[in-house]
Amino acid sequence: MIRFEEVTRRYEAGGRPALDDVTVEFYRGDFAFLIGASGSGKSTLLRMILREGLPQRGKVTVAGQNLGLMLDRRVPDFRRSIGMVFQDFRLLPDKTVFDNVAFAMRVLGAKRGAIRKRVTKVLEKVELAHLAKRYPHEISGGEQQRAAIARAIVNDPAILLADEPTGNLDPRASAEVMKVLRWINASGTTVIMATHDRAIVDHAQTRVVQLHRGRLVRDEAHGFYDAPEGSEAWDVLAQEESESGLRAHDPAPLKTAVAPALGSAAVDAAAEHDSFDDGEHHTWEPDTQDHHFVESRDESIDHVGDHPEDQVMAPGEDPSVLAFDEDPVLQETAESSPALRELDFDHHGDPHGDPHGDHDFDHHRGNDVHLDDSGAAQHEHPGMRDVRHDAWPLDAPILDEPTRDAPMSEAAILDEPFSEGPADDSGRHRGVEGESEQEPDDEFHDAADTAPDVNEDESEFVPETSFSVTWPDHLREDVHGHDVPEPHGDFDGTELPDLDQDGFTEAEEEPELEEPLTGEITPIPQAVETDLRHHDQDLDPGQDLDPDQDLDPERDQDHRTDLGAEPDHASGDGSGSAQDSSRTGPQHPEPSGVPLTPATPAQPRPRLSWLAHAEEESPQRPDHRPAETQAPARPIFTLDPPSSRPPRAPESLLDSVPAEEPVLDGDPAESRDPVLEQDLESDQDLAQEQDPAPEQDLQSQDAAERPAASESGPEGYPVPEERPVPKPMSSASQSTYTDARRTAEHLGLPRSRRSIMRRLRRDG
Ligand SMILES: Nc1ncnc2c1ncn2[C@@H]1O[C@H](COP(=O)(O)OP(=O)(O)OP(=O)(O)O)[C@@H](O)[C@H]1O
Repeated sequence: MIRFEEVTRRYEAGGRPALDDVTVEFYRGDFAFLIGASGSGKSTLLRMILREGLPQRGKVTVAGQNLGLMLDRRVPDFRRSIGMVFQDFRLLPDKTVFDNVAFAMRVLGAKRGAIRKRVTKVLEKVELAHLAKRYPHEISGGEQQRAAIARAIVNDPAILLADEPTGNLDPRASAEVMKVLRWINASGTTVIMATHDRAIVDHAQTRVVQLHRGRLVRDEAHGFYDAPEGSEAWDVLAQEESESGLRAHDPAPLKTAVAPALGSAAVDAAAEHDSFDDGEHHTWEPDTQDHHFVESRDESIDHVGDHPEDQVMAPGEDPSVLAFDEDPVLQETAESSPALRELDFDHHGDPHGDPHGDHDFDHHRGNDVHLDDSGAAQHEHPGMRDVRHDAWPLDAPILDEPTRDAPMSEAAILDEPFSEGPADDSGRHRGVEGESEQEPDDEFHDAADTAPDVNEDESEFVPETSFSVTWPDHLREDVHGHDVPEPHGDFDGTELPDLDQDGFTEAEEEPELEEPLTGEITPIPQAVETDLRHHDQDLDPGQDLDPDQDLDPERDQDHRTDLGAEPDHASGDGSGSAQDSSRTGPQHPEPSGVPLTPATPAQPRPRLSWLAHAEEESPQRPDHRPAETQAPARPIFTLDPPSSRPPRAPESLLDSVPAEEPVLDGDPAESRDPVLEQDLESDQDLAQEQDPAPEQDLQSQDAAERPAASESGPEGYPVPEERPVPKPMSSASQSTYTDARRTAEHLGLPRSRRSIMRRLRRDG
C-alpha cells in the first residue's frame, strides 16, 4: 500500500540525509510504530507519505501511485485519503470540538445534515459527544487529541498517520488515545504512528519500524520497543539511550500474559491453566538453546513496586492500558463485525489471531516462529524481509489473503468505488464479511430523501478518491473524503482547501424553529454588528468563505444573529425572535420591561470569546428602540450612577433636602425602596420639628423644580419630558455635598442625597 524504495531525502544539499536509502513497505491494515531517536527521520517519513517533499533518490509509492510523478493538482485529492494527527493536536482554537471535526467535512462541501450525523457518530466513537460544544482550551489534552483524531477520521481515511500522538499525554490519556487508534485500525484503516513511548509499543506488540539517523535499522512484525538482543538495532538503541540519558536496555519481564500458540496440546494446557482474565500472570520465556518455548511463572509480578524497574514503563505494565478483552470499543467493534465476532477474544493461546495455531512469534527475540508437526519451533527472522505483517492482533482474522497492493493505473484508481464492499481479489477493499456493495446506507438515503432542496441530495457528495476502506456497519456513513490542504507547505490538518477544486456547494438551510417565542425583538446595534464582523474576520478566515455554513445548529443561529441577521418584526412566527432572543436574552439583559425570553429557555452554551470582547468594547450600546420602550422598568428609585445624575444646588445643607420624591402613578408600594421610604418619613418629621417654614419653602421650590410628569408612560410610570436645569452649586456646597456623599458611601449608606443629609444631620 505504501512503499519506500531506496528513498533518500535531504533537506539541504550536501547535508546529512533525513532519510537515507530507506526501503520499507506498509500494508493495508497495518498498525506500525515508527521509533527512533529524535532526528532519526520519523516525521520526514510520515510527511513523505503525504507527498510533502519528494525524495532526491528512490521512489515513494502509495496505492500504486508514484508520488514523484503525481501532478500538484492531484495532491489534494490524494491527501483526502490520509488522515493525520500531531503531538500538539492542532485544533482550531476558536471552534468547538464539533466544529473542528465538522470543518474537515465542510471544506469538502458536505451537506449540513450529513455533517451533523457523521460528526456526532465519530464523536461518540471517540467518547467526546458530551464535550462537543466545548472549545479546545476547555478540554484536556487527551480529549483534544481524541478530537484531533476524530477530525482526522471523519472523512473515513484509508491511512491514518500519527506523529507522536501521545507525546503530550499522561499514561491514562495515552491509553485512551491508543484505544481509539486500535479501534480505527480494527475498522480497516492503516495506522502508522511515530512514537517514543516504550510502554505503548510494548503493550501493542505489533509492527515496529526503527530508524536511526535516517537509516532503517529494524522492521519487526511483532516487536517490542527494544530490539532483539545482539541486533544492530539493539546496539543503536543502546547507544541512543545512553547518549540521551534515557535508560539503557533493561527489558523487564513480561507482566501481562501474551501467550503464543504452542500447538493444540500446549494451547489446551494453556487454556486450562492460563487465560487472559484469570488474574494470574504468566511469562512465556524462550529456551535460548533450542528455541522451544517453556512456560515459566514470573514470580516478580507478585512484588511489583519492589524494584526500581517497576516504576518505569515495563512491557505490559501500564495499568491504564485496557486489557485486550476488556476494551469496550474493541468489543463493540467486534459486535458489529461478523469477522471480528468470529475472533475468539478469550482465545486459548494465540493473541495474534492465528486461527491455525501454527504461526507464532518469539516476543523476546522478535522472530516469527512456525511450529512444525512435532511442535518444534521453526524461527524465521523477519528483519527487512518482504513479509506479510500481521498488524494489530485484531487485524489478522480480518484478512484472508495477503493484502499487498498491486500497482494500479490512475484510471483504475479513479474508477474504484469508495467504501462499497468487501475486499476484491486484489485485497484492495478491506471489507468486512457480510457487507455487500449494494448495501444501502439507510441514514444516507434518509437524509437525502428528507432534504428540502434537490441540490441537497447528499448522494452528490462523493469525493473523488483513490482509496477504499469499508467500515463496520455502525461506522458506515455517507460521506467520504478528507481535509484538503494546500498542495505545498506543511500540512497540519487545519489548512483551508483549494477552493477552485473544492468549492462549497452546500445550499442554504434555514434553521428550524421549534419553539414559539414571546416578547419583543431588539435589533443589534450597528456598531456591535460591525464590530462582530471584524472580530469574525480576524479570528476565522474560514468563516469568510461562508459564515452561514456553521454547523452547530445553536451556534449557527447565534452566528447568523451575530453577523447581523435582521430580526423579522413583521413576521408573526417568531422566527426572528428565536435567534435574537437567544443572544440578547441571557447574554444582553435588556432594561426593557418586557422580557425577551423564549418559551423554553435556550440551553447554556459556550460563549465566543470575541463576542464577549465586542460587548466590552461597546459599553454604550445605542438604543434603537422606540422612545416609549426606553423608559426604565423601575422608576426613579432605581438610582442613576452618581456621575450621571446632575446635583441640584442647595443653598445650604437643609436647603438641599427636597420635600419628597416625585409622586408616582401606579402602586408605590411596589416601586419604592422600603428603606428609603422609612428615611423619607423620619426625615420629614425631623425637618418639621426643627424648622417647618423652610420645609414649606422647599416644597414649593421643589415642586417648581420637579419635572412635570407627562402622561403616563409604559407600565403607568411617568416619563419626564426633560430634565430640570440644575442650579449652579457654590464650590463650598459642592465640596460639602461631595464629602457627605463619599462619607455615606464609605459607611455603606444609601446613596440618596436626602438620606445622606438626614443621617449627617442626625449623627452630627
Ligand atoms: N524542514 C526541515 N528543514 C531542514 N531540516 C529538517 C527539516 N525537517 C527535519 N529536518 C532534519 O531532518 C532530520 C530528521 O528530522 P525528523 O523531524 O524527521 O526527525 P524525527 O525522528 O521525526 O524527530 P523527532 O522525534 O524529534 O520528531 C533532522 O536532522 C532534522 O533536523
